[in-house]
Amino acid sequence: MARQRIPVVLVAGFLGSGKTTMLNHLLANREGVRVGVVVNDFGSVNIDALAVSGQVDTMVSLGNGCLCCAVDASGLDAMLGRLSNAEAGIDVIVVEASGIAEPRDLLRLMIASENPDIRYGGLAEVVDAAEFDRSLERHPELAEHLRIADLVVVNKADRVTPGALAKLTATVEEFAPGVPLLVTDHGRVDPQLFFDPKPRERFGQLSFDDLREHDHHDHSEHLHAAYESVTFTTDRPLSPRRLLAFLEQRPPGLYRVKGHVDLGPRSRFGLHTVGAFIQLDRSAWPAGRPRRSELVLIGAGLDAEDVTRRLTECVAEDDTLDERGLLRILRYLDEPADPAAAEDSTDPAEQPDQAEPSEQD
Ligand SMILES: Nc1nc2c(ncn2[C@@H]2O[C@H](COP(=O)(O)OP(=O)(O)OP(=O)(O)O)[C@@H](O)[C@H]2O)c(=O)[nH]1
Repeated sequence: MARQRIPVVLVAGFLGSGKTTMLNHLLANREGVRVGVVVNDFGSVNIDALAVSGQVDTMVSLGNGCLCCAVDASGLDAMLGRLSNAEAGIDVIVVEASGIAEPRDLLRLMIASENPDIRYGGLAEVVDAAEFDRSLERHPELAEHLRIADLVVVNKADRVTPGALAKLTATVEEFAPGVPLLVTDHGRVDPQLFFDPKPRERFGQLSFDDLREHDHHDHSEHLHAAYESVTFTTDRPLSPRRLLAFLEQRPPGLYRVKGHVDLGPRSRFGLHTVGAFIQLDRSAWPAGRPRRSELVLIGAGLDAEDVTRRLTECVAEDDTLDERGLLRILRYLDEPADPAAAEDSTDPAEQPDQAEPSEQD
């Protein structure tokens, strides 16, 4: 079976907005997930690398293999290659862009990467609530950064009045309509927005993380900026056309979708999306398990009822295979990292023709 691709999350934002603070928060609350960190810093490598590695060293001593590296953009692909190497055992990679890095360049580099072991995990733009107006005045490109972000984190909420915050969030929403927006302080966003916690072993020795969790558990709830998650399941197949329309005109506030979908007879696919990035992968029906679609949708400012209603409308009328519809959505099919996995598949529906469908379809 092909190895799961490792999500690469990009964290961008202007100087001092709180990227390192958020990264440290994610590292301190990663719940057993092995995080690879790339600090893509042009100016203050040492300061940032030191701040982050203080955290990382602690975790390395826990035996969880967290890595921290400082590179410039040209070294990024090589670094991602090293971190995604199976031996590194990394579950998620977080790239902190320097305060002066152009997030679009990073994004381009990431999407263009030919590394078969990684996938795009989202671009989070951190904004300093107290400096927003000044930043925008000095760097009008901030508007573009917000527009291309998959998630906007308005940080340092403690430094502004509620009125100023409301004005600021309205401005951000104007620049980046539909993009999920989290208001927080000290970068305290829930790590589950970016990566899934590791399932816990029921038996065995308590790990250092377990002990830390007991330590933190009572007060951890309010540490995290709120997000919503919606679960959708159905035993009836989904229409590939309607699902594609849902994904391409995603509900406001939707950041991430994960799960698997039944798109008709012998057509089960894993589905991952982050922002506008959609990825399907071939997936076989688990033996003895009924066909069904199961999706978890995560975002900030999501209208759960509307999301459920729109997904319910994606349910197909019957169980006939909509081949043209399937072809359309399969433009997002990801080739497996391990070509042998594709060869293993004997199901013709799992070997689809990947010709680009014509616009008239
Ligand atoms: N009051 C307040 N201070 C914060 C908050 N978040 C971060 N800071 C402080 O702001 C300063 C800058 O935070 P960093 O996390 O280093 O910011 P950065 O975006 O990584 O900075 P560069 O790497 O220079 O671009 C630090 O002194 C933080 O302690 C917050 O929510 N509220």
